[in-house]
Amino acid sequence: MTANSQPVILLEPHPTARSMAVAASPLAAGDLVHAEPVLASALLQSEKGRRCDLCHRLSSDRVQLRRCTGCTSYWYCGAECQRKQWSSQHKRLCKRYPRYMASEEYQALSHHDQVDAILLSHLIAERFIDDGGNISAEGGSSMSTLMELVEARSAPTTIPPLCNANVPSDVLSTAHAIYNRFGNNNFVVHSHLNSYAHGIFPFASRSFNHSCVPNAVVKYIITPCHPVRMEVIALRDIARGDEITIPYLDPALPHNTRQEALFHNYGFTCNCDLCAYTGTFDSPALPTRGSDELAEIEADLRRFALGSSDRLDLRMMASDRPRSVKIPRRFAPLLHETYLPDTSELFSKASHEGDYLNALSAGLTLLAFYVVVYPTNYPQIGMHALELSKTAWNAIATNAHILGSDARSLEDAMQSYLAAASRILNNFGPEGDEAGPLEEIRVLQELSRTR
Ligand SMILES: C[S@@+](CC[C@H](N)C(=O)[O-])C[C@H]1O[C@@H](n2cnc3c(N)ncnc32)[C@H](O)[C@@H]1O
Repeated sequence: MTANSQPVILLEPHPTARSMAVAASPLAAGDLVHAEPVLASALLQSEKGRRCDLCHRLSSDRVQLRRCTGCTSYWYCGAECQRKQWSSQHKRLCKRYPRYMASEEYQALSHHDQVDAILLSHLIAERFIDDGGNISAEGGSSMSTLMELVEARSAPTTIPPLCNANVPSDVLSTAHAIYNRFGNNNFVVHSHLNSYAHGIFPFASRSFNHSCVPNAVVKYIITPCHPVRMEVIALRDIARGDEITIPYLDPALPHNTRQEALFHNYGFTCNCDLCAYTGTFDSPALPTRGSDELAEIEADLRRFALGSSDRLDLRMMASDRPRSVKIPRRFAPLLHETYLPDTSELFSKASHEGDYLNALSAGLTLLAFYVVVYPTNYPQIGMHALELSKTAWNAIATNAHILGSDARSLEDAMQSYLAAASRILNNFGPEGDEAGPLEEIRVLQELSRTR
């Protein structure tokens, strides 16, 4: 596999996962490990009419989407995308689509399976059916790589109804073989970490195994009039010969939730360093919200992870900081399944209600939690540091008279959150929709300079 024509990864045998991607030469944090255009994609229903069905661009004042007049269900940012999708697949689906959406069989599917049914229909229309409804078996290396992928552990016995109702039987059996690989190979496409589509990227699926302490992450590049592109980015320096792994799920989920989801969806038991370690934790009870006991553990966590209990010591978060997965056992109560969602909710609610000081307290604890459970440079840490800097900015702007002499230290804290967000999200690099977090960081830096 290559990026800039240099081989970046090699496939080598893996003891249990068939093969693994290893670094062909040393990589630095932020390096591009792999790039690949989507083979087929389908927008989530909630995104239909908000984004171009071909290039996924969002509608805006500058980008007016036009609707396909045939099915009235596909939208395009311009004639070029409409033309491209019409000739590649939509002319084979357009007439049938409204009937298909209204069918009982389609309606009976879960939201997730509905998107996969459309994804499969797109792939079959584009790669296997020609204008006369015959097999064209157009393929190339991404199709043969797709067929080589590991099947899901409990492969479905039937495929969902396809939008192409009367596909020839040999195409139907190929469709079935492909569908059996959806569950453990496809990707949820996101912009600024918000999911908006499902997509097939065969080379990435063939290459990257999972770890809950990954050294790489996936992002998506949206370019007008081109299919979305995946990029895999190194989170930290990676030595030649090291395995390159990505997360298949959120590593901040509790140990048992991760293990069950990985086994159920992907058919393996994760033996990464984090799982091996947190698997030995018993599950102590979470102290009651508002108790001194919980407040003490949280203050301890903030000191441990951030170097202080109210701001960040950036050295603690540097990418060259040796990162052990040894979460001290005294923090085990915080790994309880309700702790993270409840603290996130507390932070969001207080921020939205303008209760900025409580929001800052919950938000800082959340940041400390992320720094402890996620690997260095993990984008979620950067996104949250940005949210925290916005909250601090709002607190300064609205409460300066109450805070009095604290305003200065709040401003220092805000700068430290912003610097952390900037470092981590610049490592991740531009992705997704326009005007994302990197632009927000630039605006906040500008605002705080001119204050
Ligand atoms: C997207 S594929 C990854 C590429 C795969 N190694 C191959 O050779 O095609 C996902 C499958 O790889 C295997 N796999 C991925 N990560 C693994 C891990 N950490 N431990 C064991 N098996 C893993 C599982 O069989 C899973 O269903």
